[in-house]
Amino acid sequence: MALLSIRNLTTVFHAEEGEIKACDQVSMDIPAGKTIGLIGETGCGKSVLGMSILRLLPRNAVIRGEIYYKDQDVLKMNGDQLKRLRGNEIALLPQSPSTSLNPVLKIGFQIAEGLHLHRKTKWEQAWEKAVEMLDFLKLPEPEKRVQEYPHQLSGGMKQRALAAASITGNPSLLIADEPTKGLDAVLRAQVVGVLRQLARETGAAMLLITHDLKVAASLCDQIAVMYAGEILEQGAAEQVLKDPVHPYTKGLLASLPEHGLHPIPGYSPSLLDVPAGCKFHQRCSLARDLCAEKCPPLQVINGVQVRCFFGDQSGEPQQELHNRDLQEAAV
Ligand SMILES: Nc1ncnc2c1ncn2[C@@H]1O[C@H](COP(=O)(O)OP(=O)(O)OP(=O)(O)O)[C@@H](O)[C@H]1O
Ligand code: NI
Repeated sequence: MALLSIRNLTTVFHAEEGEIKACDQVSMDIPAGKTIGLIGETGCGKSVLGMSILRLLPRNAVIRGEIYYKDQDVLKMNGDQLKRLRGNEIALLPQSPSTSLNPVLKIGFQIAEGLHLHRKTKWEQAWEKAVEMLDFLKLPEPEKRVQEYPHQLSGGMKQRALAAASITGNPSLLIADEPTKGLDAVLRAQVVGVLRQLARETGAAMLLITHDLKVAASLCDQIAVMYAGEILEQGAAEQVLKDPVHPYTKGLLASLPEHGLHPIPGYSPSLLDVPAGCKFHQRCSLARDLCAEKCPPLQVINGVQVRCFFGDQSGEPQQELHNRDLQEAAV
């Protein structure tokens, strides 16, 4: 059994404009210690999926389906269980150090606080642990840094401090939502280094939400590609990023500068009014009548799970994947 198993997760926002289906029947497994990259265009539901796992969504959101963490359904947890889950089991790595670190509190305090609150560690020991964690994350002069305030640290140092603060509870799963967004190349490389170290040396699994396919390629064991709330393709990172099956994944890769910057024609559909059939059919060069009528089931093609009738290009619609096969093939 995977560390985290998501089954048929659907997250709907009840908004003034109508019902926004941000996640639609998402199933995904995150094995212990593995890094899964979640990629897809802006607004496709990546962050909502991440926040659904932690149940950190506004009141107008309704989550259906199952999210098993170590065999316990997160969607059935009570307040205390959720608190424990967020404090000790699943950590959210915040995006931006400038907004996530408190400018008026010492770095050491901000790291020690989590230990003191969640683990009931005495302050003195929590401070020592903070120094250890900064040292572990290769921050130079950790004893000095814990006494400093965020503005005294460089961007890369702040990233490390933030990473240290998020793993104080010794989590088994990290959720990192666009940790490299808006960073210059140098800082991006540093953050990638910190993430790699977190994953390798803490042994924690990671759900890495990113637009940056290069970052995904360098860190992830597996990749899930999301489009209009659905996972369209998921499997081994090598396979999905080098030899994808789904026309959407192919389009995403072709739109990269190194592949000639060929954008996918058209736009993602509004989540208020998604098209019938395959959600990608209006933008897909392989689409036929069937694609506008029926939603393709998940099936295994070339060892990856794909939601496409014609992804193998043989011209014959594929057989539906049985539930048992899905579990065996599950990423
Ligand atoms: N509180 C909310 N109320 C209503 N709709 C919401 C709410 N939060 C998110 N949404 C909608 O859910 C959809 C998915 O948003 P989400 O933030 O998950 O996208 P994303 O894939 O993370 O995009 P990006 O790459 O830009 O971060 C969007 O259409 C968004 O407008
Ligand atoms: Ni997002």
